[in-house]
Amino acid sequence: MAAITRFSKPFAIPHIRRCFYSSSAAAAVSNQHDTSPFGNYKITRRDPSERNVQWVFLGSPGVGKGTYASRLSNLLGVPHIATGDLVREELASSGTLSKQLTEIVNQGKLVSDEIIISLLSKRLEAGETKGESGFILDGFPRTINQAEILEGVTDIDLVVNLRLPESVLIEKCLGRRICSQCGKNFNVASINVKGQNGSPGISMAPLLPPPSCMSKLGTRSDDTEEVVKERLRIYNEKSQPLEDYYRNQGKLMEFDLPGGIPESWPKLLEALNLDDFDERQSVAA
Ligand SMILES: Nc1ncnc2c1ncn2[C@@H]1O[C@H](COP(=O)(O)OP(=O)(O)O)[C@@H](O)[C@H]1O
Repeated sequence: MAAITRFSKPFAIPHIRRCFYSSSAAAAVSNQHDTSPFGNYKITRRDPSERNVQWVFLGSPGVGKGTYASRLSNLLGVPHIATGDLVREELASSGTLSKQLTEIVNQGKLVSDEIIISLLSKRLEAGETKGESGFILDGFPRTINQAEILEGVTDIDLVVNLRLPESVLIEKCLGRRICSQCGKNFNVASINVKGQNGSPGISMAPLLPPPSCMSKLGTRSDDTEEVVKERLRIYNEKSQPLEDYYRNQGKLMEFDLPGGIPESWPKLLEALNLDDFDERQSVAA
């Protein structure tokens, strides 16, 4: 059954603040760490009442973390930081890391914690210089070790775990298309999975590009069937334990996607207690 139960924990929303999330465990960690493992970059640990939301999106490859994290980031006015995008930017550059990363990513393996934290800290530092506050992280943390490092430097208010059946994930990855000019993601897959053993069926219409993007569409080099299956295997092994890690902290919100964006987006807002943000939804689309 689709998990659309509202997240019961109160959390801080910028501008229209409902109430403040406070975690005594996180506060205890915060007092213990004066130095940051994020290289030379030190995240300033601030009271949730003085900053925007700090959320994490979990979910298997192809589930739509990027789509929904990006929409929420527009809605809430916080940056959407996807470590996969940071890795792909590095791949596209002629930097020294590029060759090493190409091999790892094209095998569906995880990049080392050292490299990923260095890319993330540079991105956070650049954002802080521009006056950014808060974030929605997508693709980080991906291991318990990364989660512990993150917890050592800042507080996470909420973790949204998006879920879809594995057969849908593979179809979605194989259907993904990216416009090389505008950078937007589309999907040519038409998903129709029948309900089984009490779980509902799922239908997702393709998300087709406008005519102006048609001739510029490409695929990610790691979206081949073999590599997608390896990414799913690694996700189940290394990232799934994060669900228990954050569940035990009372921060995990499970969300079974009921379909494509038109069905899922309003239900996600409802689950996050953001459905009265109607007037802001137009800016997120
Ligand atoms: N937190 C991370 N730790 C290690 N490697 C990462 C991390 N985030 C991204 N990567 C690397 O970048 C690739 C692409 O990431 P992403 O776009 O998030 O992929 P996915 O669609 O598999 O979730 C991953 O397969 C991995 O090699």
